[in-house]
Amino acid sequence: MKQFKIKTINAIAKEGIGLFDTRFLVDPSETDPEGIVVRSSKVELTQFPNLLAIARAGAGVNNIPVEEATEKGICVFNTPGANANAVVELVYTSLGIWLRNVEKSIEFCQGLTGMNDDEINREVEARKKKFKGEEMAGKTMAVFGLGKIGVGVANAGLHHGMRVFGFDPFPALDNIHHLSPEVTLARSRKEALAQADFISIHMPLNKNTHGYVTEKDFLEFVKPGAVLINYARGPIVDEDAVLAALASDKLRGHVSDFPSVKFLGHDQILVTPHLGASTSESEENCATMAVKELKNYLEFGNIVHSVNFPNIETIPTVDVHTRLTVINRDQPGMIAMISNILGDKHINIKNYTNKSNGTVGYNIIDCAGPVPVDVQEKIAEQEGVLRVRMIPLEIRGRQV
Ligand SMILES: NC(=O)c1ccc[n+]([C@@H]2O[C@H](COP(=O)([O-])OP(=O)(O)OC[C@H]3O[C@@H](n4cnc5c(N)ncnc54)[C@H](O)[C@@H]3O)[C@@H](O)[C@H]2O)c1
Ligand SMILES: O=C(O)CC[C@@H](O)C(=O)O
Repeated sequence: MKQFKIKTINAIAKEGIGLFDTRFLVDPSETDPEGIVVRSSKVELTQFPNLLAIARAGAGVNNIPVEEATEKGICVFNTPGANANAVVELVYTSLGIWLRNVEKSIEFCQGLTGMNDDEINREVEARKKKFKGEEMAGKTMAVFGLGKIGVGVANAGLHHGMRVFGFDPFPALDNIHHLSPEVTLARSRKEALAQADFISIHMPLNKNTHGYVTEKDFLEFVKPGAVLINYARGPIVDEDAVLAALASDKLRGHVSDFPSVKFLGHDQILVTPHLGASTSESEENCATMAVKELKNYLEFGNIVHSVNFPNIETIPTVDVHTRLTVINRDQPGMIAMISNILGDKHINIKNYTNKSNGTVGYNIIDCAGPVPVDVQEKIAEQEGVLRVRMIPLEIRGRQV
């Protein structure tokens, strides 16, 4: 029976790892894995020649070289929405801490140690005015990126009594269906920023969003005295531009999940240690979703929640002997080429499913009989083919 070698990187919740059965050998020190489950650590592909797939237990995939993975025919998955609620809750927790000076007031209370109760009470009543804060209700929030997290932050803003603007140039319909109609969809950054007291960033880090929050086209439009919140990724924010905006009172504060040399110790900046997804619930959700995606791919070649391959899922019927999957560049003639090679060898195709995402085409070909290795090799050497795989259906006890 074929066993798949799985490498785990970072602590992956046991609820997810427990879903791997005896067909999987799971080992954090595996050196030649076919599958990887990872959280935020950087993944290098050069050391793993037999790698078929990477499941990111989380949303952001900036720690994975996705383009290189595509070229190598490695499928990359993430777990959309699995940690969204954890981030939404922390955004409002941290904003509340910032607005109400909670952090400084806790420090003050700790400093009262050693006094008696009368003294403590006198100090508390005399000094609490130093920590006077302000409320969210009645203010305006602008949310940038209306994905799984941004939609949750926008809706929760309404529940906090705020007026909410949302901005996303490429929103997914499924996410927008969950957005309250009371959230105003802004048509430009300027429109979203003009009235916002609080600005929350929820887009992925990629080459288009690196340094997105900078003076030009962003901070120049901010309402003076706004608070900027970044629970997306550090490099989306240009640190020098934010420090200059704080110094000139354009921004009043910055709340960030990404500590840095420039941000630590700054009186107007509150930082948390990349804590957005760190709840038991979120870690369990992410790990179980990631492991299910990886198993479905390794065992059946099915793709659900890939960030670089088209999503496509079929269950082999009982009369299928061998499942062949072919990953190719999206170019004309690939289906005909594959069918002809199989037809020439008199291999009967029971079911052929193909899908493209505009860059990569993915073919699931269920065959009635065995597919000799030389046929697999012949398809693999055709121009435009990135990878060919024979799925060992026998691991389900259905084949010899
Ligand atoms: N702090 C944490 O621990 C933590 C946890 C989870 C996610 N994240 C980060 O948050 C990001 C968003 O997560 P998600 O689950 O909502 O992802 P998502 O894919 O559901 O949503 C991202 C949204 O950003 C939008 N977007 C892309 N470019 C944009 C731009 N230039 N301007 C405005 N919108 C833009 C996309 O259209 C999409 O709707 C992740 O990529 C990850 O980097 C951080
Ligand atoms: O795994 C984590 O701790 C963080 C994950 C988070 O940044 C994400 O992008 O989902």
